[in-house]
Amino acid sequence: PLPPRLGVETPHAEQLSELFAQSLGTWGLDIFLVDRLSCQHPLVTVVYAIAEKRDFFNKFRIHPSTLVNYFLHVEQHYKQDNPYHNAVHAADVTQSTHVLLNAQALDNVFSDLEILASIFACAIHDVNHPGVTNQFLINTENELAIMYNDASVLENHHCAVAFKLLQEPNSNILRQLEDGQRKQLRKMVIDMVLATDMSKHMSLLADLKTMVETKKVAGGCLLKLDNYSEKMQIMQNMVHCADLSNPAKPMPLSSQWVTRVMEEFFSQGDREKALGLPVSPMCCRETANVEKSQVSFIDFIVHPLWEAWTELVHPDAEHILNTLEGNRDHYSELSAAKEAAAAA
Ligand SMILES: COc1ccc(-c2ccn(C[C@@H](O)CN3CCOCC3)n2)cc1OC1CCCC1
Ligand SMILES: [Zn+2]
Repeated sequence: PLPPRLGVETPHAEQLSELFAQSLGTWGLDIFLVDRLSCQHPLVTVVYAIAEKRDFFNKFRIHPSTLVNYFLHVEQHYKQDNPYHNAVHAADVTQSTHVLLNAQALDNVFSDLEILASIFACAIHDVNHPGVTNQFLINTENELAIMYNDASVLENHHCAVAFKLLQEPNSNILRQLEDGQRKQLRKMVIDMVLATDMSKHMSLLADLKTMVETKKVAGGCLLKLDNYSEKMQIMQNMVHCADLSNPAKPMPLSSQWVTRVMEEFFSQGDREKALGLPVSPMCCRETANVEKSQVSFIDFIVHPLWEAWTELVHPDAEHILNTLEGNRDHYSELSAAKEAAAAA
């Protein structure tokens, strides 16, 4: 039997279908509205809609009920009481990547399997996130840090949980793939999720910049991507961009993400204080300067990354970079106004 047309039953099915028809492929889809209309199934409904749009069911002979069953499990393994690292964030990163994949500059660059791997990687990239950073897990000698020897602890955990859930009954969406395809997809997903570790950011960005330079020299086309490592570099940066896309979204969305991430950072700071540990940067609710931190985050991390991505897929991401620059100025003005008020 087929599942409901959105993957899950909801009293707002009509409205949610309409929203997806209008905006599933749009930068700035209100993922918080999707969360409400789907009755807190943002990940299942977004993945299901993308799977339909990209014809995954036929291309990979996935039964719709198997896809729903698996991603319901994945969604349930995102901690709902995390203010930030929850299923809404996973749905947001997945839908953002769906949009980035539609860039004209990326036409005919990725195979169907690479596209499935990218969407899958986004959907699972933070599954079972505990709401604290790698450093916190390492500092508290958490069992996850012991398990993964302090190396990309969270990222390894997300991958392991996602692939373990695939083995549950009626959940193996990769069952009908040829063995070689399944092995290839598993490798690609692991490579992408491990690349979302912020400790890899600088090297990932350096490689992207090099690729953009050589692409410029080679007359501006991406089609000469023949080897796995260049393809994977683009896919890793694409997912990393989507993971760091909050400041590049329309302000009504961006500001909600700021509130959520600060809430998660502050509760980590509370726990560090209670444990007598040094409070991590930006995690002290008494002293953090939220707007200033966003300006620094954008200037040192997010803008350099999106500037490189925008060059790579020129001119398809110009509007995203413009939104990011507008938001940066907004936070900078807020920060200056706050300082002026404090000085008065
Ligand atoms: C809306 O604001 C933010 C939005 C996102 C982030 C942010 C930081 C790291 N990441 C990415 C990780 O979550 C990578 N994860 C880890 C766990 O494993 C998977 C991959 N994201 C930080 C944000 O603001 C911070 C607070 C003030 C300035 C900085
Ligand atoms: Zn994330």
